[in-house]
Amino acid sequence: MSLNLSEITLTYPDGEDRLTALDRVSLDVPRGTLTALAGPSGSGKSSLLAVAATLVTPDAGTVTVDGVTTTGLSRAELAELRRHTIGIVFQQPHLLPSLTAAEQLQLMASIDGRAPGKARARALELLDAVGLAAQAGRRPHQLSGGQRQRVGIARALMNDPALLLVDEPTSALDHERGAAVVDLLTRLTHERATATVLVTHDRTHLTAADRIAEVHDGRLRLPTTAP
Ligand SMILES: Nc1ncnc2c1ncn2[C@@H]1O[C@H](COP(=O)(O)OP(=O)(O)OP(=O)(O)O)[C@@H](O)[C@H]1O
Repeated sequence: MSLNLSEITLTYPDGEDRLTALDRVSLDVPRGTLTALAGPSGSGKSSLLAVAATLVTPDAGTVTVDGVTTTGLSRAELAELRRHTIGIVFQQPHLLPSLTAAEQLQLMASIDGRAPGKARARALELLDAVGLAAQAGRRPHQLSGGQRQRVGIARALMNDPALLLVDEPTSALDHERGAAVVDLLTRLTHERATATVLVTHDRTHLTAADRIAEVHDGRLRLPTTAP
């Protein structure tokens, strides 16, 4: 099991009161499977992803990532865990305008102190895996929205993460391109044995997901099978 959330409760300050964003949520995501979290705006999807990413500490419950229970870890230990174990794909890929697609990925490795030659080879291998072998030398303005999102996905895989967290990757794409990105994420999840959690408000993209869980008012509904 690569991600285990057990009885997670998360509240935010709300005036004098507190707003319950997550209410005793439990979720297991084994390696090699993609779980989609669907649900309306404000239901708690992003909060759940932030807790799984160890970016937000819940009020109660335990988070276990790749066998490591995060409760009690220092900020430095959590940062280390994130760097080596977790890949994150954001809604917008936030690419650096002056770097080529390959360099966006290599930057991740150089921040981590890895050898440049190996980093380049890995960057090219991952760009090939996301269908961008021919675009490795292009800068962001020379790529389409879908291609930029693919660079963001390849970049999240640079550290060979056990856990891949994906936030609304299709929000800026049309239906066909959005569905292609979800298909790609599902294939990469199976091939690279990541435990993948994908947040989306649009269920129509999810035909390839291994499992769909519904978030409503901070509660997780039992997973249903993909349509
Ligand atoms: N930092 C915060 N402070 C206070 N309340 C917050 C904060 N972040 C989120 N909330 C509230 O927590 C609830 C869950 O928000 P969350 O962002 O997790 O929902 P979501 O399902 O991801 O929504 P969306 O699809 O619109 O991104 C909402 O009621 C939201 O207003």
